[in-house]
Amino acid sequence: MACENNLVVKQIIDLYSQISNLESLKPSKNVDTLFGQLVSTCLPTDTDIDVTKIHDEKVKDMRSHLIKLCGEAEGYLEQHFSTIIGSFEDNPLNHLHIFPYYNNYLKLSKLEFDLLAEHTSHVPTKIAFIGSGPMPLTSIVLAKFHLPNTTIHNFDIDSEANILASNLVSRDLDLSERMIFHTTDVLNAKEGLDQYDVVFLAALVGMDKESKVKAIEHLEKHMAPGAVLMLRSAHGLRAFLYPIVDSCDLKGFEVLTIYHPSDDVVNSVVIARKLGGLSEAHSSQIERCVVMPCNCSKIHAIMNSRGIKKNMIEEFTAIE
Ligand SMILES: C[S@@+](CC[C@H](N)C(=O)[O-])C[C@H]1O[C@@H](n2cnc3c(N)ncnc32)[C@H](O)[C@@H]1O
Repeated sequence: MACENNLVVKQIIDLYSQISNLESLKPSKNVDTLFGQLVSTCLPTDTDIDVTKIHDEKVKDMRSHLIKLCGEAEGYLEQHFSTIIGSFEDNPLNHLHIFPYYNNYLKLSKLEFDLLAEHTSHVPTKIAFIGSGPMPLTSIVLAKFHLPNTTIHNFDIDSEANILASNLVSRDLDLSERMIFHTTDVLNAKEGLDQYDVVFLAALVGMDKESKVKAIEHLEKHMAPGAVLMLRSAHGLRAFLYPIVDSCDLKGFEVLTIYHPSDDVVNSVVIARKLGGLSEAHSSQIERCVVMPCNCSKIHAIMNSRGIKKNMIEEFTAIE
């Protein structure tokens, strides 16, 4: 059955028409309810929906506009809660649980940390997070719970976001030292990108394929050989909420793993390593094939046997 006739897709289209007619995307009972319904409609992973196979132009246009609306609403939501949490007299980091998606970030950051640990042999000393936002929860959770000695440089195009974000960590003795903020478009961040062991690219940086690939190409140009790039993608119905990052978009990188969660962690995680590094990339090439251009690489999905049922993990091997 064509994807556009799918009942769930019809529900998404209906939610889209309500959301796109909203006066404002700022948090309110109505906005929260609609986006809550949208997320829960897109969460199921037991569907064979592949948005890349949708031919109906109207549905394709709807999807790209919906991704932008979701990104705008996410920005307002972060701004709203960062202002509230940042207003506490004591350490705002004691109140992060007030943010409605805090638990999702705890899980997503743990997943990203585990994948990072699987593919690197040393603890990163410096990480860049591109698109950190007013609520830089990924950086905060990684710094607080997983990487106690790592400095995290947060880049955001929006100075307001950085003002709110730095206020959140300002009263924390530890993170006020280890969280640095830079206001810039990722495409203007040039010098210094080669000093990071790991670079994260937020899902909302590059909301369509063209701008996502542009950001990746820029990072490939300026990152150190052998450095790791962590990206967020989407799979199945969740690709109505966020852009997809394909292995083909990562020229100049060795794609190590693409991980599709099946719980309420919405984003898929893509981990790749910039080619040319001498140490790890070399050893990793011994263990695994370097991804050839995607029309030559055979992607096989294997059920993740690490006790987490149904998650999908894609390993990459070139066709022998
Ligand atoms: C809302 S945050 C989401 C990240 C989330 N806070 C986290 O911790 O994972 C995404 C941010 O990306 C920023 N952004 C979008 N495009 C960008 C670009 N080209 N360069 C730098 N930042 C960008 C937006 O200003 C926004 O604040």
